[in-house]
This record gives sequence, structure tokens and C-alpha cells, in this order.
Amino acid sequence: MRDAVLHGGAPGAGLSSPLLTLDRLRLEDGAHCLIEDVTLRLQSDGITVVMGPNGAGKSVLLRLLHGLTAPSAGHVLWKGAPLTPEIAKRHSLVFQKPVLLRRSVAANIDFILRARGLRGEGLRWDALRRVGLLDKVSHPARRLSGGEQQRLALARALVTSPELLMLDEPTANLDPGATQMIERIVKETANQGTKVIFVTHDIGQARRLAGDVVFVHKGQLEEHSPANQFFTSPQTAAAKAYLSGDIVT
Ligand SMILES: Nc1ncnc2c1ncn2[C@@H]1O[C@H](COP(=O)(O)OP(=O)(O)OP(=O)(O)O)[C@@H](O)[C@H]1O
Repeated sequence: MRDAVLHGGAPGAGLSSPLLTLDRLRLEDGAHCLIEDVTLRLQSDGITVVMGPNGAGKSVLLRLLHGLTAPSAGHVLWKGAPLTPEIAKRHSLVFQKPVLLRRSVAANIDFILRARGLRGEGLRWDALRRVGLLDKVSHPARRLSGGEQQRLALARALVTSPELLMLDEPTANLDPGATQMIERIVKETANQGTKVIFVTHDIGQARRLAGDVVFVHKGQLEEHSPANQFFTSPQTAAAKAYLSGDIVT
């Protein structure tokens, strides 16, 4: 395992204390180690892209970061404090396949607002406007197209104004147009000050979005570098092979 603290070059690197710290984070499942002593510090600015082959542990890592899975050892720290359910409520996670209620678009947003004790139709309208779904407000959510469903999932994640937005391959099943819309919203969100962690397999997408790249392989952190460094001179054999399109073993 490498302690891949970001060195130089990336926006904000070394200038302030980390927003998010993973301290020797470990997850075991019986004899199998899914996440192996990962230590990582993420700064508050920009989009961190997480890459790695199938089964590398990217989704498991996001679940640990959101407190949905408890680590076997190690800690997740948010602004230096241990992650708690209260802190996790200020974070949002969007999954690859949106899980939507069998209700209207509006009702899907209102459900989250109620669950978080937030009030105001204005929040709902703002969120739907941001993702371009104002004209679908009364539609049954499950009858939206795949791209629209993912934008609704994004609206639901954004309506609480999260400090951290995590997305797990949100465009994996979408066409280029729908993908572009999601990328635009994610970039706008990051520009407005929300920290974004974005998991993707798509190297082109990673190049478009990433300020820094976390590369994981077999549950280990292989590399954490500023994006320009990662794409031009990856430090590890696995990352080099991955970027070249070779099979990573
Ligand atoms: N709840 C779980 N219990 C036990 N093992 C799990 C669990 N969830 C995932 N795993 C295992 O952890 C490993 C990493 O899975 P994960 O879904 O995090 O990979 P990934 O990098 O997101 O892959 P992909 O790119 O295919 O989505 C896999 O071997 C998977 O089978």
C-alpha cells in the first residue's frame, strides 16, 4: 500500500488541512480484503476522479466514505473530525442506477426535503431547474428516460446543498448527449464550491473532469496525482496499463 498524499501541482495541495482524510482505511470480508489500508487526503477544491479496473473497490470506497459501510479498521475524517451520521447527512451519493420512488418527479424531491427537515418549494424548483427537469415536474419518475432519471437523482442529491457530492459511474448507461448534461451539472456544482468525488471508467470523461485522480487496484491505493500528471506520466505499472487500454491484472 502506498500513502498517496497528493504532492504538488494540484489545486490547493498542501495549502490547507485536508477536507477529507482516509486514515489507514481497511475493509475485510472474511478472509478477503476489499480495501487495504488506504491513506488519502483530499483537498476541498475541484473534482477528484476515482478510477480503476472492475472490482478494484471503487464503489466500496464510496460506501465507506458515506458511512454506509463501517470499516474493519481505520478512519474517515471530515475536516479533521470522525465521520458521523450527522456529518454524512451533509453529503450526497448518486449511484450508477438511480433508485427512484414510484411517484412523481416533484414527490421524489419533496421526500428528501421532508427527510432532512427542509422546507420550501423554492428548493425543489431550484434543484429541478439546475438539472433541466422543470417541465417534467408532474411526470412519474419511473417513466423518465435513463438520462432524465439520472438527472433527477442528481437533483435529489443537490437539493440539500451537500458539502460533498459523490457519484458512482453516473453516466455509465447514458448516451453522449445525456452524459454531457450530467458533466455540465457536476462541473457547475464543483465551481459553486461543493467538493465532488466522481467514479468513472471513462478515460475521456476523467480527462474532462478531474482536478486530481485517485487510482485504485485490488483494494489498494496505487496512485493519487494531479490530473495532468496522472494522464501524462502515471507512476505505477497498473495505472500505465489501464490508461493504455491493456488488461490490468
Ligand atoms: N457488500 C459486499 N460484501 C462483500 N464483498 C463485496 C461487497 N460489495 C462489493 N464486494 C466485493 O468487493 C470488491 C470490489 O467491489 P466494487 O463494487 O467496489 O468494485 P468497483 O471497483 O466499483 O468495480 P466496478 O468498476 O465493476 O463497478 C469486489 O470483489 C466485490 O465482489
